[in-house]
Amino acid sequence: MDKNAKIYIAGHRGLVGSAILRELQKEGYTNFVTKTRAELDLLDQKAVSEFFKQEKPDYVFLAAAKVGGIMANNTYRGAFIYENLQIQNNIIHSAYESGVKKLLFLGSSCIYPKNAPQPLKEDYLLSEELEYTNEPYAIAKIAGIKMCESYNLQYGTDYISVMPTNLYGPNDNYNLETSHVLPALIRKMHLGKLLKANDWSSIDIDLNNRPIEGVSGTSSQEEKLAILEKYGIYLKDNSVVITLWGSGKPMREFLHSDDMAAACIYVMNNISFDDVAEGKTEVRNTHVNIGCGEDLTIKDLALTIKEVVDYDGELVWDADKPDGTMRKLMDVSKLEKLGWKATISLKDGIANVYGKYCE
Ligand SMILES: NC(=O)C1=CN([C@@H]2O[C@H](COP(=O)(O)OP(=O)(O)OC[C@H]3O[C@@H](n4cnc5c(N)ncnc54)[C@H](OP(=O)(O)O)[C@@H]3O)[C@@H](O)[C@H]2O)C=CC1
Ligand SMILES: C[C@H]1O[C@H](OP(=O)(O)OP(=O)(O)OC[C@H]2O[C@@H](n3cnc4c(=O)[nH]c(N)nc43)[C@H](O)[C@@H]2O)[C@@H](O)[C@@H](O)C1=O
Repeated sequence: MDKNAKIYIAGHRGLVGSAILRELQKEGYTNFVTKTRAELDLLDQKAVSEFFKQEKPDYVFLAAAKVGGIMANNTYRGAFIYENLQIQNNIIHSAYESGVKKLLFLGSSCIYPKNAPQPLKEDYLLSEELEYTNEPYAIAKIAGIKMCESYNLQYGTDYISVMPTNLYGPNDNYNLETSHVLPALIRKMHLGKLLKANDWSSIDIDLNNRPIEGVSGTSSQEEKLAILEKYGIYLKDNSVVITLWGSGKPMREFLHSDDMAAACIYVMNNISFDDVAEGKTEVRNTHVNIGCGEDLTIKDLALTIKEVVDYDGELVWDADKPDGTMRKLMDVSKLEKLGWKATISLKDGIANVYGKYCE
């Protein structure tokens, strides 16, 4: 990409989109097109098509999607399949119609079968059955990969699909019902710390009956305790207990969004469809995994966050909540061979986001 190329980042206010925008600005790119959801609803096919005809971006980072943790995926199954298919169909097809030079589509590690061998190689796509909790989301993402591949093969476009592992960073979703595990655990332990310190004035309740922190509280202590308890944070014999979901045994791999953004820009600048598809008689699985190549149990993640947040209460596990896939470690050898490697350690990354969270 030239430094003055016109770049559209779909989802520029989200976790990944905002990191891509920050990194591009840092690297000296200047010509961005960004639209909030209120300005352009990506579910609206006609509006998206007109936007592309008008703006004619050179490059597109497709980081807009319906995203959430295990419970959100499992609960809002219809919204996850509809919105993701619709957003990606609208953007990929409009990009083709308006002659976009290159597009990067963001998928997810959940596209791989739930019992696939570890680490997950790109070639395991469509080899077996998916994890049920996020099947609608995964099917939409698989459709996106195949749409990019099919447009490349039929129309000669250069659309690359990248499959990130679980991500975290600034601008993450901290809603305790819909978030991913890492931000949820930071928030739960921060609230637990405030509760232990009897810092009632820093805990309040929002209009949707959810705990909020860092504001001067107006609700009564009883109301605050009842809401915290609803989210599994409570007092027992004067010590704080926090409830986490599932068994704590599943393993996950985490990548900081700054690393993710750097990888996306690297792929956009250095890798084309021909590089990933090259040499294959049957052109399939032309997507690229993005991760750090290391995972840990959810229990060990919880202990790491406990240490960073400095929460000294108890942790208990709610077996009624789903574990999801037991393991999804990415095989990142394809990306490493193509020249990119993650740099931010999990402990440093968590310390970085907890610092920002406290701000
Ligand atoms: N977070 C993770 O752990 C992982 C994410 N991914 C993938 O990475 C990509 C980015 O995810 P992430 O940054 O975490 O997600 P976020 O939810 O943080 O950001 C998504 C962005 O998409 C925008 N958006 C959603 N629907 C619409 C719409 N109808 N019209 C306009 N804008 C819309 C949101 O806008 P608004 O701000 O208005 O809501 C938001 O800015 C996604 O494709 C996701 O599937 C893959 C693996 C892991
Ligand atoms: C990125 C990825 O994200 C999702 O898959 P997931 O990795 O299973 O999601 P998660 O981050 O929500 O949970 C990871 C693990 O952590 C456990 N867990 C413990 N306690 C809490 C907790 O308090 N909140 C949450 N959310 N999880 C918790 C939880 O039970 C599970 O075992 C999919 O959307 C999928 O589509 C996708 O792409």
